[in-house]
Amino acid sequence: MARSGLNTSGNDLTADLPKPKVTKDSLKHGLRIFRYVLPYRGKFILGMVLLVLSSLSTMSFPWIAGKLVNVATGQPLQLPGGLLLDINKVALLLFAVTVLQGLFSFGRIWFFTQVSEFTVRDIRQALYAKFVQLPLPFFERNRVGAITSRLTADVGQIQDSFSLTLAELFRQVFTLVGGIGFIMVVSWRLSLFMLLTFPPIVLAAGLFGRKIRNLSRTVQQELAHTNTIVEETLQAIGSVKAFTNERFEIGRYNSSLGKVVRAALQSNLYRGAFVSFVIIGLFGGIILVLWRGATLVHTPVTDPNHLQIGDLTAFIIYTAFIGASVAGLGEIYGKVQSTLGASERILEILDEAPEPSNQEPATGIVPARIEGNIEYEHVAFRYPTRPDLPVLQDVSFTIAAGEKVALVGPSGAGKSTIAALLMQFYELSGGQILVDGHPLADYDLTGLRRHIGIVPQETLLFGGTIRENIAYGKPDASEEEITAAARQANAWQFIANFPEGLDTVVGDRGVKLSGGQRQRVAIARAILKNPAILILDEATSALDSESEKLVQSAMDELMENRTSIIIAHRLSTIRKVDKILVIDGGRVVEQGSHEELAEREGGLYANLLRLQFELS
Ligand SMILES: Nc1ncnc2c1ncn2[C@@H]1O[C@H](COP(=O)(O)OP(=O)(O)OP(=O)(O)O)[C@@H](O)[C@H]1O
Repeated sequence: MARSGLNTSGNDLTADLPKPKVTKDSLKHGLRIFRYVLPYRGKFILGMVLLVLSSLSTMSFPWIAGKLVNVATGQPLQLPGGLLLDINKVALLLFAVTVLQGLFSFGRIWFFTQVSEFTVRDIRQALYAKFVQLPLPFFERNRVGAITSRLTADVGQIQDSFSLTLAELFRQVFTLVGGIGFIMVVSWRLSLFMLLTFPPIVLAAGLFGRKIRNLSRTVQQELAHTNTIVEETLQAIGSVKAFTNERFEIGRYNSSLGKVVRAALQSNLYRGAFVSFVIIGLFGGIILVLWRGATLVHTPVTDPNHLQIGDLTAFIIYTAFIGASVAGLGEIYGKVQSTLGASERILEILDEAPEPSNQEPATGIVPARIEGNIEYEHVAFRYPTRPDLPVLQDVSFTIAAGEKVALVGPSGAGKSTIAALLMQFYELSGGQILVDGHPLADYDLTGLRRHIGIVPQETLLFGGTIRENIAYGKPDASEEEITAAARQANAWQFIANFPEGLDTVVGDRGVKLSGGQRQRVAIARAILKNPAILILDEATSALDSESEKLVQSAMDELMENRTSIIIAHRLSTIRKVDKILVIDGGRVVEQGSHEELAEREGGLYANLLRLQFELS
């Protein structure tokens, strides 16, 4: 059976996580995510204005505080208009600025939060819409865990950026530049002295920061890996139990967790060292500046180098601000880098070419009705994930409208693949397929798929109710239509026996129903869809004979009046079909009715028949 499903194992999850440096190029790429902010630019600009105002009020705080000290030491504060402010007035001014800052910060958070929530919702919507429209090979190349982490981890990273990192980045840069400007005005001599002590700290912090970034990325990747293990295991919990591999899975998870802890501890060791380095460097710097400042305050008032005590106070607070913003910038750089990585990964998916499904206007013929004539002409095919293996070669056959045709042959012969190609899940490598005389490419993809129904080998239902699952074949179906479909599919009996009837919840992927019940729900769904062409992938898993009879008669009912392709695994069920195509090694090796093929001496079908007869 074609593994046309999700790739839940295989290549390492971490392998597809690019680690971009903050370069002009990566910025240009990553910042394209901002197009999702555009619809909310009004709120964004308001947030920015409030951010500037709150940063300005923060920056004016040390200045006014310094003036307060100056007034206390007998230096009155004279405003440009000539107004003299005493201690009480300056303190009031300081309080007013603080209140304003509080209000500005509130507004900034409120607006930025809105922008980030709306933007992130839009990105998630776009990503999900893209996911469901991407062609199947995409899901064979990528693991489900990696795909879902685009929606969760990466989008979360972007959300952090819009709500916090961006504001932080701006605030820190503003504080740094503004702070340096202010201290230059207060005392350029002391400023130069102070700035000389900073570059070594900045340099060392930068180096430290880089190391920490690498380590925290490793932690993230290890964590994603553990999540993938959980997802994979829980998705296949039945197999885990059947193979009694619980301990193995616990061991696998534990060893992965161990790696997370090791990586996290190492990362935090560096983070701790970084913090203590910054503290020592920062306070060391402040002590130096304090010492130098104190000597300047100590000079006589007439000395041109003399510094007022209040100005020294302001200077020291600014210095602390500057130091903190330098330290903060190191961390923010890491966040910007993660954001760029996340945004690049998200954009990469958004840039993937989707299937041309649900196109408006339609991209080809949108048939109102289909007869159901099918022709395969020299079809050749290789799976995109395994391009060196020719799966089908020169496959040619015709199916007339309303005919029932069975595909039989050894496992791996290519039966499911032949059916998948009719659904246009993959592009052909050669030849063409015609429906009612038109090549598939001439049709609008959704327009044609609407007329083809599939009952897959293993039915995975959606987690809702039986009603929702049946109505999946026709979302606007009435209650009567749903009930009628369930009856035709021999499903009504068991549904009516459930206390909640059609509203019975089937559990994740339908686990609360038996295999035979799930299949009958799938058949009811296909009956509702009422397709002109039907593909039936017969279940390989044996049902008990009672259940099999019910499923079989439901299938017979479903096949009435449509072109049907049955991928048969048991020859006993296909005696009544109009034609049997025997597939081997990706080719049609025999075709004819059951009687013709059964009598062909040395033929593959006759052999398979004998084999099955002997087995039974
Ligand atoms: N998604 C896929 N990607 C790559 N190769 C695939 C994929 N699906 C199937 N194949 C390969 O294509 C070949 C044909 O597979 P296919 O599922 O069509 O066989 P089948 O006749 O339906 O087998 P079965 O009776 O076991 O269901 C096999 O060699 C298989 O390994």
